[in-house]
Amino acid sequence: MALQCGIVGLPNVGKSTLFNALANNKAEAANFPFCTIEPNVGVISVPDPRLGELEALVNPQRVIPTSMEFVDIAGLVKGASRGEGLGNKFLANIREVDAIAHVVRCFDDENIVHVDGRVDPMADKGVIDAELQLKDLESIEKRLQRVEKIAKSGDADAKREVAVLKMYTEALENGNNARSVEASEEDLEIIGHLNLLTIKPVIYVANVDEESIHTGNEFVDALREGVKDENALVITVSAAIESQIAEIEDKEERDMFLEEYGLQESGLSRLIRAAYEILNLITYFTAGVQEVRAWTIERGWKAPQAAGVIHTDFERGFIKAEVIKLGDYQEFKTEAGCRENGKISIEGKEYIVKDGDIMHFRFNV
Ligand SMILES: Nc1ncnc2c1ncn2[C@@H]1O[C@H](COP(=O)(O)OP(=O)(O)OP(=O)(O)O)[C@@H](O)[C@H]1O
Ligand SMILES: [Mg+2]
Repeated sequence: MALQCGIVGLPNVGKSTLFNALANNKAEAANFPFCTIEPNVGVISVPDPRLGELEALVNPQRVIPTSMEFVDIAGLVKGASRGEGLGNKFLANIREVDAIAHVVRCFDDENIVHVDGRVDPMADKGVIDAELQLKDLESIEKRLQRVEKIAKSGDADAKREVAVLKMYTEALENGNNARSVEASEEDLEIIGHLNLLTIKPVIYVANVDEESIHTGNEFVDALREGVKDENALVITVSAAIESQIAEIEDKEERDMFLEEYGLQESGLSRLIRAAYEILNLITYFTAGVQEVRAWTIERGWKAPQAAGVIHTDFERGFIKAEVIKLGDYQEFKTEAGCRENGKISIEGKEYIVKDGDIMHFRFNV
């Protein structure tokens, strides 16, 4: 299940620079395979230091990280919802992604043209939001026309849906994104069928200049303040610097470069992990001499469903799971050591897999 994160924003704000940096990402060469599906879709490994720790303990033949896809989406202009620019295609591309990385220009540079001739992150974000909101209103309106008819005949479900659709219409008409609506689980299920654009989880990527990587700047502050009610992450990254880092082949050289900028890890790693987080994803591991591997599941999944990510047979024939915590593995060094010390727990079908669990599934088909 390769989840996709779409890179969205106004033209010329640094989307492709960021995407290319992701695509080129050489950080930990082996752990960061990248392959191109289409010119603008990249499969990118999710960096996870725990994989390296497990590798050191198990010494396997290979290590396989889990991955996600990033999509470089064309820049959006005002009027996109009416088909201006690449409007319709752009919006269709966003419809397909699971999450959005919204790049906002937070750097001053006379040489880089801003489509509206000024740097103003909240205004930029507003342009994009407005287009997406108009499209969402259109989707809701279409649905409403159908459901209202059914509701008139007294159908309770339809009435319920009409109420939910109207709640979202009101929010969108007031310039809010659907994700900011305080909705119940039930509301979310109803609205979920429409796959609205502004309900998708978002990370705001504040694209800053070199000087502002650590300190941020007034633009980043304005952005943070402006989105604080949206339940969204803001990440400060310099796409320009990231693309330079990503071009360095040699790991030592790259680490030196990072150090020079006072960075512990590349902004890309933070971005990738943030995308993982907003999608409510967690990782479990399998560890054997052949392979140490990370697997992606959703938070809250039970053991059989988690096993199904490896193979559907694992889910169908699930008997039990043996679970080791990474900390225990580190303390007792081997699986046998964990067993001797009672650190392998046997879990059944109802076990909810936790982030970082090392799993061994028993199944029968
Ligand atoms: N943090 C930054 N500081 C300075 N310049 C930057 C930064 N990030 C990107 N740029 C520059 O901004 C310009 C536009 O970048 P890029 O092509 O990535 O934009 P884009 O959002 O993909 O545009 P489009 O929508 O037209 O595809 C490039 O010249 C790039 O080098
Ligand atoms: Mg581009």
